[in-house]
Amino acid sequence: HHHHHQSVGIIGAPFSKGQPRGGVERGPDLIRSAGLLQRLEEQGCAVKDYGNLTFEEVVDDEPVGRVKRARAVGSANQRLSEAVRAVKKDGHTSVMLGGDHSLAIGSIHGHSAAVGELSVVWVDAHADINTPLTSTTGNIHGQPMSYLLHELHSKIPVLPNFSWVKPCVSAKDLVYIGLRDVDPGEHYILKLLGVKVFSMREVDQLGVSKVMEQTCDYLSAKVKKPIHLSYDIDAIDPSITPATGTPVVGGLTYREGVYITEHLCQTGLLSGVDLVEVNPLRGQTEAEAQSTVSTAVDLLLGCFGRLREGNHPPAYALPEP
Ligand SMILES: N[C@H]1CN[C@H](C(=O)O)[C@@H]1CCC[B-](O)(O)O
Ligand SMILES: [Mn+2]
Ligand SMILES: [Mn+2]
Ligand SMILES: [Mn+2]
Repeated sequence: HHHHHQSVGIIGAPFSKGQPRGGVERGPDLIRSAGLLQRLEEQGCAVKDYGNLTFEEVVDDEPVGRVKRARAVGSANQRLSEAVRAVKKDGHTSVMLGGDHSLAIGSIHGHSAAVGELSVVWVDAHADINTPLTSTTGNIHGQPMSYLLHELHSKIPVLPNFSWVKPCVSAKDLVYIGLRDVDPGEHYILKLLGVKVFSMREVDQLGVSKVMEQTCDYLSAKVKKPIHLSYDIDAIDPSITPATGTPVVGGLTYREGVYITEHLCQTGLLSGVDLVEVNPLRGQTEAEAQSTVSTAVDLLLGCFGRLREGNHPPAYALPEP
């Protein structure tokens, strides 16, 4: 029996300008130093590390309307889009380590440039679907999905360094899991577009196993498309992952969070993954930062075949006396 090696391409995106809190740019290296690559290899994955992207310094990035740091965010995501497209062209499942969630713009855009139409599973306390005009904070990490959806294209104003962004996701191909802090404008958009949402209420009502069954049935109802999983660490309850910019009580347990990744892994359709919003400076203690980082690692391992029952390398053989 063969063990189908997952081939994983890792991109570090040490970027924080989609939101105002410093520290989230440390995510990539913290997740690496917690042993992600070694653990992936131990469970039989082929891993290629493409290193960390470097982002050009943008001066005079004055707000455009209410939108903050648009020039830096647009430039960073254009570079990320190219990098993800290249990783996909190399034949890997892409893993983008953030950095804040504005990076989903480049990650999903680049993924779609390589594979065409895709499904998006967005695991998050938040919908991140404010348009530049509905956002009350102006922080772009609360807006990424609005730039990517065909159905919202007419509601997006021209922004500097964003002209490269082409909408590439249809509302029917998007599913949310874990929502519990959604702005009124976002809620209106979700209802208007009929986006499939499993908020924390549905997680409680159905249980995570039914949520995942219904998510996968819904997404593959017509055509099975490659899946892009965009995982915001703040989807998990802050008792487990407190070191993040916008924590919200009443989140996913560690077990529910891992179950989501295990289920998506076994579909065989997982084609791109983001793991974002790990910010060590938002933890009260070193232990809180470590708990957040190690949960991020375990979520990624679940995406690539780790089973809680245990794993063994393909070539394992019992030692002979
Ligand atoms: N309180 C939320 C809801 N809306 C706000 C906003 O639009 O600024 C915050 C965004 C969180 C982004 B995150 O999900 O990437 O962390
Ligand atoms: Mn085979
Ligand atoms: Mn969030
Ligand atoms: Mn988010």
